Parts: sequence; C-alpha cells; structure tokens
Amino acid sequence: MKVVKFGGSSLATGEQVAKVVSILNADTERRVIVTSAPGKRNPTDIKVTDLLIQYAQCAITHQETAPVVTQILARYQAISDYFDLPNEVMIALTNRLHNIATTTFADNAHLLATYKAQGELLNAILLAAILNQQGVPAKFVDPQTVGFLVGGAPDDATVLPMTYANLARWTLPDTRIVFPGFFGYNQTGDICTFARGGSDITGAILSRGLRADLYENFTDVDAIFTVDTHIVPHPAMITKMSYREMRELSYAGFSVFQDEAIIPAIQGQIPVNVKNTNNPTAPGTLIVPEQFLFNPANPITGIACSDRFSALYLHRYLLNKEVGFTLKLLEIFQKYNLSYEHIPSGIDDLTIIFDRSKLDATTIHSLCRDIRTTLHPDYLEWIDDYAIIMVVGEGIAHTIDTMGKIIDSLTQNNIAIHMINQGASRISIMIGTQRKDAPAAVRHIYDTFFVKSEV
Ligand SMILES: Nc1ncnc2c1ncn2[C@@H]1O[C@H](COP(=O)(O)OP(=O)(O)O)[C@@H](O)[C@H]1O
Ligand SMILES: N[C@@H](CC(=O)OP(=O)(O)O)C(=O)O
Repeated sequence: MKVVKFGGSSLATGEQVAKVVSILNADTERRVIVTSAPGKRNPTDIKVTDLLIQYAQCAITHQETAPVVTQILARYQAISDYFDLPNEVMIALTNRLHNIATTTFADNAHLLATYKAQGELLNAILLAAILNQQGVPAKFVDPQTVGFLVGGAPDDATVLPMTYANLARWTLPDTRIVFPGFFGYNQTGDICTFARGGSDITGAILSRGLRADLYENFTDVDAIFTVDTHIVPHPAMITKMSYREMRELSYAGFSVFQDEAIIPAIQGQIPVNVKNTNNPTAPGTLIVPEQFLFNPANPITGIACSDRFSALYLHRYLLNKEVGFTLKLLEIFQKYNLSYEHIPSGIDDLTIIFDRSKLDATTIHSLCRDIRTTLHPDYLEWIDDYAIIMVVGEGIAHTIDTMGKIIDSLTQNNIAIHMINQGASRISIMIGTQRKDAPAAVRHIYDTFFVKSEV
C-alpha cells in the first residue's frame, strides 16, 4: 500500500487534478491520498492558504470578508467546473467556509489555525467527489474521525504518539482514502496546523501509522536537485539519498520536502519517493535509510543555502576555562523562551545562530543587554547579515579532503568565511558567510564537486 501526497502545485487547477486522477488510476496500490490546498497557478498567484490567512485576519479585525471568501471559493469552483461536478459539492464547500465565521474560538491563534486548515479540508472533499465521478471509488476522511491527534502550538503542531496507535487500529476501506494534509486535532478537539508546508508531514505520519510500503510525494519537479536552480541553472538531480541527508538539506533550504516530514518516515523506515505530477513516469528521488554505498567519486549529495539565520558573536578571553558560562547563556535564552539553531565555539569565542523569523528587534535588543550585564563579554556583536550554506553527503564521513576542497574553492574566489563547522552528524559541513556572498559561494562549491554548470 502506498500513501500519496499531492502538493499545492499538483492541485492548483482542474488540469492538474486531471493528472492526479490518471496517476491514481495507474496504480491501485495508491490507496491513501493526502491533499494540500490549491497552490500557485503562476509565479504571481496567491496560494489558497495565504488567502485563508487574509480571511482570518479580516475576521479578527472585523473587516469585510466577502471579497476574500469569493476569491477562495473561485479557486475551488474552477476545479469543480473543469470536471462539471454537480452543484451540491460547491454548496457543501461554501457552507463550510461560511460556517467557520460563526464559530467561537478559544483565541485568535486557534481561529487562524482553523481558517488555514480549510484549504486542505475543502480540497480533500472536492478531490473525493472528483474521484468518485471519474470512476475511482474514494472516501473523504476527516482527521478527527481516525484520532489524528496533535499537541503544541496551534500553528506549529507536533503529532502525539497515540495517533500512531489510533492509525494502527484503523481498517482501511476498499475505496481510496482522501485525507486532508497540514492539520490535526488537539485533545480538546481544536484544529492545529503543522508549520507551513506541513502536508508533507501528514503524509509521513500516515505512512508510518499505516505501515505503507512507500510514501510518494508528488510535486512539480522531476527530482530533488543537488542545488537550488535559482543559483545554479540545470543542476544535477539526486536519484537516491539518505533520510538524514534529506533532513539536513531541507532544514537548510531545500523547501521541496518540509524539514520535519522526514522524521515519521525515519521512525517507520518508510522509503520516500519525490515525484513529478507533470512527468509521473520519471523515477524522481528516492529517500531511504543510510545503508547504501556512497559514490567515492563525489562525497557530496547536495548543497543548500538559507538566509533565514542571524548570529550572536561573543568573545571573552579564557572562555574555555570558565565553568558555567554556556549554562548562564542558555538560562538567558530560556528566559526569552528562545531556542537556538547552532553554537559553534572556539577557545575564547562563541557564535550562537538563531532562526531570524523567531526574533523581533525588541527581543534582540533586550537579549543582548541581558547577556552584556550577566556575562560581561569582551566583545558582543549581533550579526543580522548572515547566510548558512550546508554541504551534505554521506560520503563526507568517509573522505578527508572534502573540507579542504570547500575552503579552497571559497578562498580562491575571495569569499570570506565567517564560520565553518563540520556537523556533529559527520555528514554535513556548515559554512557561514555574508548574505551577498552566499549564491557565489554555493556556485563555487557546486563547480568543485559537480560537473561545471552553464552560467
Ligand atoms: N533542491 C531542490 N530541488 C527541487 N526543488 C526545490 C529544491 N529546493 C527548492 N525547491 C522548490 O520546491 C518546489 C516544490 O515544493 P513546493 O513548492 O512545496 O511544492 P508543492 O506545491 O508540490 O508542495 C519546486 O518547484 C522548487 O522551486
Ligand atoms: N497549504 C499549506 C501546507 C502545504 O503543505 O502546502 P504545499 O504542499 O503547497 O507546500 C501551506 O501552504 O503551507
């Protein structure tokens, strides 16, 4: 049995949904289908999830909601019209979208989560109707009815362990299942969503819970590329990679697969196949456990780059001899309810790397003030202009010259390295640079390890 997730790009229009129907028709093992909300139809389009956020914001601020509701419904109507579905389907979707406006929520965070989740929910109802009309018996399943339970923040949920027990008890019907991605229910029955891109997580949870043979993740590219195509045009494709390579690369910028989604797949040892809805016979990228031989000719699988980080640099002589310095620092972070991403350190220096999206200017200001007064560093600098490049490959642990080659490729091209750290995982090397230097740095590293690209 396969769990198949279709991303927003695969469900954005009637034409795309028709491709989804053929993909399902081509393989009866594709039993559990996870939907995203309709995504962008062109680069300037707005995803339905973003329209739903606007809808929620209008509701919270008591502004008129009719224009955005019309825009959202038009997206589903266009798909419904493509298949000439009976009116009842759109009436049901319209009622659901209007009904949430009359629901009472514990707070605005829960309101926002419920509004956002409608994108995948309505799309799952619509897709089930389309499949039935196209002769593929299918049933919409609400996550609540099978005990798909989550905890944590309403907009950043995590799956509860009992979900797996609930899924193990579920006997799948003979029809296909259409299951909305991106959200679950907490134990008080409120909708909570995963982080953005989280339909990938739903697919991985279902794959593990239902012990699928394969988790197919359909998107709009033939495979996962070795590097961002905006930086290197026509890069090499990754045919096979390990779970932990995917985890590191998605964390550092490969947005094609949500970075938390690999975890349930690892726990269940479910292989993941990223494939293209627009070219379904292409083999795509297979993500599997690490027990396969790496290519000795190239230890690198991919190079990711992200500028969503900031760094706090601290210098104090004899830091290495001072007991409790890092503990006090971590206590300050705890006071601010702040998690950090990495802490590379030297004898007298410490750099703490944060996810910039979790911090505002006021917090940064008072955090730095607290550190100065509590820890008296000789030098403290907040570095907003920070990019991280992650060079990832199972082969890194088996070679001795990879780090040297990376450093050479950057220094020979006058790119200043602010931080370099061979990850504790032994399969990644992290490099901090100024943001402006990051794309060129990625290109030079790529050209060192892969066939030179056309620029
Ligand atoms: N290394 C990479 N390989 C392939 N695609 C990538 C990579 N990094 C980022 N992407 C982007 O991920 C997109 C697919 O992910 P996403 O937009 O979430 O798709 P979906 O709508 O299917 O969920 C691709 O169109 C591409 O722009
Ligand atoms: N629709 C949600 C969840 C998701 O996974 O979407 P997509 O499959 O289009 O990345 C979002 O936009 O975040």
